[in-house]
Amino acid sequence: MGVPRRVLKLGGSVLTCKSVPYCLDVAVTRQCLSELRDFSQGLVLVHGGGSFGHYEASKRAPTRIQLTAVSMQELNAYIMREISVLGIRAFPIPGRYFNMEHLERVIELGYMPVIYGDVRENGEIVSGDDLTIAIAKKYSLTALFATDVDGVIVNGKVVYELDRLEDFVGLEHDSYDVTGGMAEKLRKIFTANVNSLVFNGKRKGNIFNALKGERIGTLIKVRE
Ligand SMILES: Nc1ncnc2c1ncn2[C@@H]1O[C@H](COP(=O)(O)OP(=O)(O)OP(=O)(O)O)[C@@H](O)[C@H]1O
Ligand SMILES: C=C(C)CCOP(=O)(O)O
Repeated sequence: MGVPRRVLKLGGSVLTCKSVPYCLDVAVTRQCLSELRDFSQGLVLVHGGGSFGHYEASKRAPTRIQLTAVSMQELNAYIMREISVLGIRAFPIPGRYFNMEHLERVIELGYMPVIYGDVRENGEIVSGDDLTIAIAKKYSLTALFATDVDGVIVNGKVVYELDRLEDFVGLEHDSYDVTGGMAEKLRKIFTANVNSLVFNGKRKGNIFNALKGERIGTLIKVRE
């Protein structure tokens, strides 16, 4: 069975304009995907919901669950098409169907798995953050989180390293978010005890450098 060598979550804050419903940033998405091309073997790509899934999930409509699922399929379809244009062999895995055995089988067959945040039929949201952290934990990897900020900001500055959740203070934001944004991401990272890197995926070269192993943004250091 195939074993993941890297796991990267492309956040919805990178791929979409998070405060505008169904707004994909096509140029940034292409740039990000082109930077991961050289690493696609053994890479597990996860993407978040941004103004697709989070927008639908935050509404009170009776059709909320189905539209949340479909909005994520739509975002994933854009991403899969762009990946295909780059000639990368990849296969989509909706978050609600994710399991480690399937992941390994997809890698074994020579594909880059593209997993995405999702919703179950009972309305439970499946966060891409949880999946990323679970994969990093199982395969002892550093979880790479590409977001729209240069790292974790404490007292107005991006910190080089964060080793205590207590140092984090959430900033105000006006985007749709049903999975708790940065605060929840960090809480989950510390709970799972998984070293993680939070960096700006919108800056050219950052995804390439993070995948190469360079230390950029903020390292969430939970263990040696
Ligand atoms: N102290 C902080 N430091 C850095 N970012 C913060 C802080 N507090 C809040 N944030 C917010 O966290 C956001 C990034 O986290 P978020 O989880 O929303 O991103 P994402 O993973 O890209 O989103 P998605 O869930 O759509 O995939 C930033 O846009 C920023 O506004
Ligand atoms: C909102 C939905 C459906 C997906 C949430 O995934 P995330 O953006 O990774 O937290």
